[in-house]
Amino acid sequence: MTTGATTAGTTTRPAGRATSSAAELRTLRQDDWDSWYDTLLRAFGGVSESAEERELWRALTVCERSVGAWDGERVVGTAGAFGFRLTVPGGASVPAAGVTMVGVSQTHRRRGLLTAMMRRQLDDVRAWGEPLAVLTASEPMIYGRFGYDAATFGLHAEIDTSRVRLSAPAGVDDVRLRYADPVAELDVCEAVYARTVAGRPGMLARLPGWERLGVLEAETERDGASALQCVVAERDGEVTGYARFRVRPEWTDTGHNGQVLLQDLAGVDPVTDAALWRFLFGIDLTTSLKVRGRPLDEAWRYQVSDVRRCRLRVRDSLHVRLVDVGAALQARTYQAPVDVVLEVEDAFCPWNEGRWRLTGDARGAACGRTADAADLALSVRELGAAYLGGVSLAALAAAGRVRELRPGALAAAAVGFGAPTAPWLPHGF
Ligand SMILES: CC(=O)SCCNC(=O)CCNC(=O)[C@H](O)C(C)(C)COP(=O)(O)OP(=O)(O)OC[C@H]1O[C@@H](n2cnc3c(N)ncnc32)[C@H](O)[C@@H]1OP(=O)(O)O
Repeated sequence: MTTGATTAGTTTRPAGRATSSAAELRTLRQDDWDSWYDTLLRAFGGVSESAEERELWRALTVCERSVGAWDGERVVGTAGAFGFRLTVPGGASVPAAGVTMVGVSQTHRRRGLLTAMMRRQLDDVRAWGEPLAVLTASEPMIYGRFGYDAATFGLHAEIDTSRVRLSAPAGVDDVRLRYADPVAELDVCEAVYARTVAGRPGMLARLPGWERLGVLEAETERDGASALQCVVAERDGEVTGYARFRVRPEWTDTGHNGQVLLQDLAGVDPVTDAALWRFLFGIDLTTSLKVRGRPLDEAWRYQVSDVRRCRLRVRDSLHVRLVDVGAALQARTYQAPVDVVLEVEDAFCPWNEGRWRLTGDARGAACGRTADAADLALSVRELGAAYLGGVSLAALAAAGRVRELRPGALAAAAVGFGAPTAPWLPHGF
């Protein structure tokens, strides 16, 4: 890990840019957390949050994995990295630095502070032995230059539940639903979430405390909607799922027009999922169901009577960066056999550059340096995009981002890297 102070210089900035005196990068100390966090909040517009939420973020911040940039006494830059475990194709849980809380003061923007913090952070992540770094981006164009690319996508929908019908699979009537207090039954819901993590690439094993984020009341975001409501699903006396949502009633001259706003939903089996979706579709006095960031392949999409009236929209979600190409590629499995030499370009983390031979199948993989001729040429960004199986190497080749050097290598690798389940990140961080 990088320790002590380093200097984020501005002397290499292109001509014509604003310059400032150099800022100093230091590992965050607990005593500095408040000013560090205030700088971050201001970079995001300066809207303050509840005291409870602030204290939760304080508790979740891992100071020794966080960095700040100081200009004299003032914090002018922030970046943190949670120590997550990420589910990868095949179901393994791989250490991944969850890059977070990145902000640069408006008084110091575009002088290279973010670049300096990303440099230091990726060196740290490498030293910690974590093969991956992951983030959700406030703006997707920020992080490509540091080797990240979008690997999971979330589905947003606004479903006209007054018109769209949902078919239900056999067994759905065996699921019993009951209202629950979202805070009192937090642990019950979290246990369900934990059971789903290994089943989908892109999911994060949540660290203690994270579950509280899901139920914190952000009054400023309620906008006329109810407090958080929770429904728990049970089968044969066992809790198998939950949905947390709000209802925003609306009355018009012609009657009711309420909205259901889904916050999160998890089920350990398809029948539980179907029961929860059926419930959400049928809440009295509502005519629409708004969902955000759901898996691209979730079953309800194939159970609706009119997909057009669901107004689907796709958005990038988890961006992935391979910090150690060899370790990352051999940590996942491949759904069809692969034996491919990759010529990797990685200007920001040059230790990854060069040729790697990857062999693997559904049982396991090996990846190491080779002097053999390359089959595919690509940058670390394309590897990040394809890593969780949700972005096809063939599609990236069609976009001019992967070059096939041995005929046939692309199709084989594209199939091998794919995954039967769409990768998904259920929540931001
Ligand atoms: C994981 C997360 O936490 S995501 C949250 C990111 N934070 C925010 O969005 C908060 C508001 N924004 C900010 O705090 C800052 O503008 C930041 C952190 C995005 C950028 O910080 P800066 O110190 O200004 O970036 P820096 O000067 O290192 O810029 C590096 C390069 O990225 C480019 N860049 C920086 N921000 C952006 C952006 N928002 N959009 C497009 N390009 C950008 C710069 O132009 C520069 O390009 P160049 O190398 O070709 O000259």
